[in-house]
Amino acid sequence: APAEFVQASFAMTQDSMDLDPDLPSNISEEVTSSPPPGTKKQIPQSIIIGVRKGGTRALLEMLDIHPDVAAAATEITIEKTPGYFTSALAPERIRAMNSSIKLLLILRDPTERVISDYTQVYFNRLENHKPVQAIENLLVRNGALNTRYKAIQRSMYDIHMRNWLQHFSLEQIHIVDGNALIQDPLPELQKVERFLNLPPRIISSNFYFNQTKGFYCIRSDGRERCLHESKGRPHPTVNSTVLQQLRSYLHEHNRTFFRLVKRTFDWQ
Ligand SMILES: Nc1ncnc2c1ncn2[C@@H]1O[C@H](COP(=O)(O)OS(=O)(=O)O)[C@@H](OP(=O)(O)O)[C@H]1O
Repeated sequence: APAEFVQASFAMTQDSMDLDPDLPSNISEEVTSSPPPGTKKQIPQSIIIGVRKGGTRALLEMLDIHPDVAAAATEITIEKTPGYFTSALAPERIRAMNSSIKLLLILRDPTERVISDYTQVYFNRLENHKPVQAIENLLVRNGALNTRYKAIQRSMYDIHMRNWLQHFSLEQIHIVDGNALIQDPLPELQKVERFLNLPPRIISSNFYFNQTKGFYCIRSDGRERCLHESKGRPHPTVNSTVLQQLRSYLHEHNRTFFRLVKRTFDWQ
C-alpha cells in the first residue's frame, strides 16, 4: 500500500466542521511511492484541488491503481486537498511551488454537491454532539435562498474557476466529471491517464459494482476494496420548492462556468 498521509505543502485555513472526516485540517493526502529513509518528499507533479464532496477520494484511490502512480521509485506523485479549489490563496501558492504542475479538478452537479456538503457537516456535528438543523433552515433565510451559506458558495464553480484561471492556463487544469466517475469510472480515468501522460494501465476489471454500497469499488493487486462508509451516504430529501430555488440559482453560475472552461456538463 502506498504511503498515504504526508504533511501538506502548506496549511490552508478551513472551517472546523468542514473537514474530510478522516483528516485533520492541515494534513493532505498523497498517493506516492514510499521514499527511501532519509530522502525528501517530492513536490507533487499533480494535485487534486477539489472540489470538496466532488469525489476527490474516489479519484485518488482509483488513480492509485496505476503502477506509475503507486509503485516504488516510479513516476507520479499526486496529492489531494479538496479545499484548494474554493480557496482564494491556493492558486497563487501552488503556482509559486510548481508552475508546471498538472491540476486535477473533480466536479459534480453543484446542487447535489451542496446536499452532500450539508450531509457531511450534519454527520460531523452528530458525532461531536452538536445541534443539527434541517437543510432547508440553512438554505433559506428570510424567505429567500441564503447565498451566504458556505455550501452554496462552494458550488459557485465559476467564481472559483476565475481565480484559478488568473494563475493557470485552462490546459493545465483537467476537469473530471464526478457524476460520470460514479456511473462508469474507467472512461474518466483514461482521460486522466492521457492528461498526465501516463501509459494506459487502468482497465475495466479494476472495477466492480458493489450492490450493497451502490457504488463501484476497486480491484487491484489481488485485493477488493470499497471507499469508506462516509463516502456515498444517503442524502436527505429536500423540500421541492427550496430545491428548485437552489437549482435555478446555480444554473446561472453553471452557464458562466461552462463558458469559462469551454465545455458543458450534464448538470440538471
Ligand atoms: N466509487 C465511489 N464510492 C463512494 N463514493 C464515491 C465513489 N465515486 C464517487 N463518490 C462520491 O464521492 C463523494 C465524496 O467526495 P470527496 O471524497 O471529494 O469528499 S471530501 O470532500 O474529501 O470529504 C461521495 O459523496 P456522497 O454521495 O455525498 O457521500 C460520493 O458520491
